[in-house]
Amino acid sequence: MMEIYPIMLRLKGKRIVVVGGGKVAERKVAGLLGTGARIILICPEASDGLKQLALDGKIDWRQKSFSESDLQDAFMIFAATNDTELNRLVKNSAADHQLATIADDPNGSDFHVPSHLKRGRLSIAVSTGGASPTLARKIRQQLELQFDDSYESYLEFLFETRKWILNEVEDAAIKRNLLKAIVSPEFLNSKNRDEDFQRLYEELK
Ligand SMILES: C[C@@]1(CC(=O)O)C2=NC(=C\c3[nH]c(c(CCC(=O)O)c3CC(=O)O)Cc3[nH]c(c(CC(=O)O)c3CCC(=O)O)/C=C3\N/C(=C\2)[C@@H](CCC(=O)O)[C@]3(C)CC(=O)O)/[C@H]1CCC(=O)O
Ligand SMILES: NC(=O)c1ccc[n+]([C@@H]2O[C@H](COP(=O)([O-])OP(=O)(O)OC[C@H]3O[C@@H](n4cnc5c(N)ncnc54)[C@H](O)[C@@H]3O)[C@@H](O)[C@H]2O)c1
Repeated sequence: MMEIYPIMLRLKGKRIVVVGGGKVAERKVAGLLGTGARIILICPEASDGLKQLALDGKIDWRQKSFSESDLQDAFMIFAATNDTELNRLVKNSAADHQLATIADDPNGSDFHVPSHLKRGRLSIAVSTGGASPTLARKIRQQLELQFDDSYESYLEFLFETRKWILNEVEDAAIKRNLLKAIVSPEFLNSKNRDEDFQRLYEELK
């Protein structure tokens, strides 16, 4: 089996075509909404949730059956109809440089959508390579307990503090020690991270 390559994509302004308007398409669209991508939905019938998104102007619904020209200028393509042959046709109509996924054919897809847990800047994606989406979901739920809501503010603290350390601390050893210290459980659990950091900095500098 060829390895799959994991990346995080910035999709702002990219054209994404979703073919099919059922439960699966709705879940994939839900995952794309916050990205700033331009989402184009191709299907004769859409779920209530997708219809509402179209009414709200969040997605562009073309109420029609799929045709090859729908894929023009698409960066990413989701073939998510309930017709296996049609899903395959969608994938085969895509150019080599367009990333296409088929809802009912993991092996024939350019990419899979992982199960995803987000805590502010922290993102954890779980993939089973199509072996068991249910296991991916279960592992995501277990990770949600370990990486609870406190990680959101913790990640902001790390982001700001790391920036400060990189700009302000010249000594390489102190820099390294500080970068290591701020990922300790003491800082995760601290009630006042900035104060604790200032204290640590005074001790180490
Ligand atoms: C992770 C998640 C992300 C998302 O969709 O957002 C996701 N599926 C989720 C749920 C889920 N999907 C299915 C069930 C019913 C139970 C079951 O069948 O197990 C459940 C459970 C549920 O609904 O809880 C059925 C199913 N899924 C695929 C097939 C086709 C096949 O296997 O051939 C069939 C059979 C259809 C049929 O014929 O009946 C295929 C894919 N599903 C993937 C992703 C990709 C591989 C991910 C991986 O393994 O790493 C891949 C390959 C392609 C893709 O879609 O990208 C999301 C959980 C999100 C979360 O809750 O965290
Ligand atoms: N990847 C996943 O996570 C996952 C999960 C469950 C099921 N599936 C598979 O995904 C597929 C879709 O499942 P669903 O539950 O969303 O189905 P669904 O029956 O709810 O929806 C099917 C959609 O396909 C549209 N469609 C049918 N013919 C079309 C055409 N010619 N052009 C454009 N759109 C067309 C219909 O209008 C409808 O909106 C199934 O094949 C199922 O096996 C995948």
